[in-house]
Amino acid sequence: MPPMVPVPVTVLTGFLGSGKTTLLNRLLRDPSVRDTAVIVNEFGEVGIDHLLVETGGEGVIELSDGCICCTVRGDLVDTLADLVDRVQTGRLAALRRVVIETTGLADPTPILASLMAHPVLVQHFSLDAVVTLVDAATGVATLRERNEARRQVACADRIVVTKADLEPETAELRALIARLNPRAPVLAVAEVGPDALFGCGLVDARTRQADLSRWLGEDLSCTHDHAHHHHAGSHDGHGHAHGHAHGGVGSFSLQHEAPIALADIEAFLDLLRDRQGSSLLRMKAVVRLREDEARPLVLHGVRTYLHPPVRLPAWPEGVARGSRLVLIGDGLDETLVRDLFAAFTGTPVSDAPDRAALLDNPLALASRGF
Ligand SMILES: Nc1nc2c(ncn2[C@@H]2O[C@H](COP(=O)(O)OP(=O)(O)OP(=O)(O)O)[C@@H](O)[C@H]2O)c(=O)[nH]1
Repeated sequence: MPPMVPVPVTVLTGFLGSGKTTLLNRLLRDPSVRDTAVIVNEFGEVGIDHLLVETGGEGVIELSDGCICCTVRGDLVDTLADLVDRVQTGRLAALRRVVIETTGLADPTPILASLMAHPVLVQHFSLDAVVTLVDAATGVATLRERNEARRQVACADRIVVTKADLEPETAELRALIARLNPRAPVLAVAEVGPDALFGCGLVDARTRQADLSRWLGEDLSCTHDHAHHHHAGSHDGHGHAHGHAHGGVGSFSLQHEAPIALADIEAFLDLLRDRQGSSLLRMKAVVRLREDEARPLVLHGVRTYLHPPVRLPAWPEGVARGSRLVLIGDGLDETLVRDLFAAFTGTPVSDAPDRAALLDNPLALASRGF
């Protein structure tokens, strides 16, 4: 049986779309980062991240039904306990570290509490650090508007600013971060390698303990509203949809099996941003393109910013070749978004303008509140 040296755990957090998966993928390619278990949790009922985290399957554990910080908290404990079991029974090589990639809406404090207060887990795992990503392009607006984002920054041991290549980090963003967390070093993502993130240790273990008790004292349970709503089936008739509400934030997915023309998906996204941009927080999509069905198109939107699309070389094994879009927003009008999507994917929906009518007059949905 391997000696009981606690395995360091890094909690990688940051608001929706801040670049967690991108950074993790880059770090995991470094040979020094072998024997790392990655626990991925995402918000939205149709898991897309597990398609995009490149560890070759075995190491990725997706907790798909909610956030680690709230509904999946029990599962996080079970997952970590299962890792211990797999290592002890020789089914998994001894782990050097665990990385938990939280959802962009996770409040990290309950996760820290699970790790630091659980009588069995503390024997096997030790919290290495909380690393919080802040997106330079949308960070100021996000930190102003979203309590989850502020809490993520407040409890970080390391802060990593991403996307400064898109928009240079402003003094305003620096000041906001410093006000929320004057202790944690702030690094630019370009200068971050495994050494800067792993094994960096807590900023101050004593302060963290104090902070943690203060945060938990404030709010022992998750700050979010745990309401879940289920739909019997999606409006487009292409599979099951399960909405997930997180405070005022909700998510739903759109699915379509048949290939979609690039021009149609572009037109859909243009109208989506135009009509629902102020409610949109995040969009992730894997699209089966009519022009090239073998290579799925991956799209990422963060608020109204649409990142350059990426083509995967092939569909990952065991994954159905259909398009999936996950939308996360605060006050998104699901019915209208579904109607719009149906119009561009040629799925008939009664009572909604069709594709031709929308292209002819994009305001055709205006009368319905778009
Ligand atoms: N230009 C630029 N794009 C970036 C950078 N980091 C991430 N991105 C892009 O931002 C988009 C979102 O990145 P992800 O890594 O999926 O973000 P995430 O934090 O994992 O997103 P969630 O899982 O929704 O919380 C993708 O299109 C990335 O390619 C960066 O430093 N510069």
